[in-house]
Amino acid sequence: MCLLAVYVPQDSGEDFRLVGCGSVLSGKSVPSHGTGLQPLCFLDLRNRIHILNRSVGKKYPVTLVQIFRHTSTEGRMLHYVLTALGIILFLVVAVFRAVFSYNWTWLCRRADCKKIDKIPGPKPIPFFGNMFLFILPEEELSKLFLRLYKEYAPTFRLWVMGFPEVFITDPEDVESLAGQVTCKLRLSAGDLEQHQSHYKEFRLRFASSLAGNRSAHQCWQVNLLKAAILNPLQAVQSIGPVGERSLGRPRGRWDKLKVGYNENVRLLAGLQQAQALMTGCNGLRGSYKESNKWQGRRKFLTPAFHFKILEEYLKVFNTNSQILVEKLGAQVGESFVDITSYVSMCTLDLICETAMGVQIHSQTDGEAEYIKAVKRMAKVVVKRQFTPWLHKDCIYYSSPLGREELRLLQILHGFSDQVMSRGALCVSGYSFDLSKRRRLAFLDLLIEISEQEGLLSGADIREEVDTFMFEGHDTTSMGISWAMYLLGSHPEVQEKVVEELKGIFGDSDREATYGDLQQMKYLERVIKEALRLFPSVPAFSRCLEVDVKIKNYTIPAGTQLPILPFLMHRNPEVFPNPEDFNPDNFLPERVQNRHPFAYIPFSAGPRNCIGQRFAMLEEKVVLSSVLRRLRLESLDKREEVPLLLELILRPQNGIRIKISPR
Ligand code: HEM
Repeated sequence: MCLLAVYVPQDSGEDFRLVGCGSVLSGKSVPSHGTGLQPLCFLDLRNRIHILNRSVGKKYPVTLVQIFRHTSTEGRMLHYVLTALGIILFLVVAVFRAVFSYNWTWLCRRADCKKIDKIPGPKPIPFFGNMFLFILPEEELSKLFLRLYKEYAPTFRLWVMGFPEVFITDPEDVESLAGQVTCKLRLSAGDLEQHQSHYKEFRLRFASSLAGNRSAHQCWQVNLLKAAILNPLQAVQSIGPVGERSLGRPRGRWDKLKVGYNENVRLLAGLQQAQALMTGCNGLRGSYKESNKWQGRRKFLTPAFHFKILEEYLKVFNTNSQILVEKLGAQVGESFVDITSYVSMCTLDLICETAMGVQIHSQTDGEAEYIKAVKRMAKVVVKRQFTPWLHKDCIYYSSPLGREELRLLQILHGFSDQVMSRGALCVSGYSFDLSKRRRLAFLDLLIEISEQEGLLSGADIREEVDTFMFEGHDTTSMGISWAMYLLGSHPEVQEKVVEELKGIFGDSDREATYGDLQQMKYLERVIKEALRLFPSVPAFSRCLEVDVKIKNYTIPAGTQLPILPFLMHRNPEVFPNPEDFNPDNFLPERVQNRHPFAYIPFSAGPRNCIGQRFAMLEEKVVLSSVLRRLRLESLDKREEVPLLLELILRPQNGIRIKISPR
């Protein structure tokens, strides 16, 4: 922070007013000029400036406002000059920001703009579009989307700085974009004739930032900046969220930014290719240039989620759940715990051991730096998306935020490197024959593939490791935390779950087996209902490469189509009283008549979540272990838990739960 002059409030009780001029830097002394007063030490502590009078060793917290309110005449003059300079600077930055973040290409596409404008949505203002809707506190974003959804569903559009966004929420339409065969058909006869259907999928999640992939990044811009999304996505994180991840230095990677994939694949070349096209260009980790690369990798990674392997993981699930139970049990008598931090450490330990074959003991050894870095990274990514002048790399990486991202990347990459090197030691001598029923860590599989077929380089493996570390711990961590919150707010549902567990386990304290988990039908409905109200991945996105008809609208190529399970799961026609927590929404007879794309916490179609069975088993083991021993009581009502629509849907201030023994 830089300040030209600092005045101490006169009512501070000390004998000085103007105390110094110069730069105020964290912890550095600044000489005073022209005041004849002693130099002071200025400590910039984020929001407040502390002025330390060395002679008396006393610290005065002073805000800038206070500083100028108590100034002398020359101080007031200085104040006016600074204010004028500030306004000029603001205008320059605003223009700069507008020019750099504006998507000029659509200006030349008047006909396409008209097509977009036929879709209902809030009235855009020239140049800025609907951008000002998104100038709001971060916790208000989810409410804004709910308002837009109520007003304009099923299809609505937004313009943000020249980017069109068309939100589709009708399951039929979502199926046509994220689904498989129907999607092919829905590309319309004209597209089929041309044999050139080009769909791109941008994964809006955390890794998009990890990788520095331009397409993913643009996706974020489009989706998050415009607020829509997330990150996602992950950005629609994804914000955010998932995305392009080549885990090298972000700066040098712009060439790879192109979320590429096979641009000219023809539909008639076969269903497989068509599927890959429809579902996007990013692979499991997001940086594949060609859809068939994603397809190949998905194919050989799928065995890692074979049910026999998942069964092997049960021991790890149980052991780590028991540690969580003990940790939470130690909090009995405390007024509350923030459940999210306990659960995150548990799921991180779980994913490291199951997928990577290494134990990191974050539950017993304290919150891993990695988790803090993951959380902070999600914020950094979103902040960048909402700060258009930071979209250009050259500016971003010289800003404090960009430097912070690089620092966080070092932590994240350092962690996965560590996991990989330890994991590599563990894997030697493993067999990959399923019939031998040996524990098959995901990393083992990657190493095997790279050794046998030379398909994966070291960097490829790290990308996959990072993807799974992130996908596999933060998503389930929030899934479990939200389920605990809802159970703690609905004691009658919690008791029903406990009854079910008593029916399975009786008084025994044995560990859950695969068979036990299959019997936990009611708990499964609870988990699904929790993911309905609070989908861990609240949004993802598709980008059209050809014009497509949706409803009565023609949506031109190049348009982003964010898909928000967070909104779709609140469709009153599909889920009556959508805000109510009602596990019976997932009774078999209700599910039977529901459109398969009406409930999509794990996405749907060929690019759906590869880890969904893993996630479901993990959630069941953790929740059943906790509920068998402890009673949960949520202290906050729904309206008191502000939501952050980031890569992952999180509570802004954690989740307060009171723990008591059963
Ligand atoms: C409650 C838990 C989870 C939820 C809600 C969830 C949700 C999702 C969603 C919505 C997608 C698609 C995103 C998009 O289209 O951009 C996805 C993809 C993915 N998920 Fe999950 N996930 C969960 C747990 C997991 C776990 C435990 C793993 C790994 C162990 C995992 C690994 C992946 C991978 C690798 C992909 C990319 C798949 C591909 O592109 O083919 N997920 N997940």
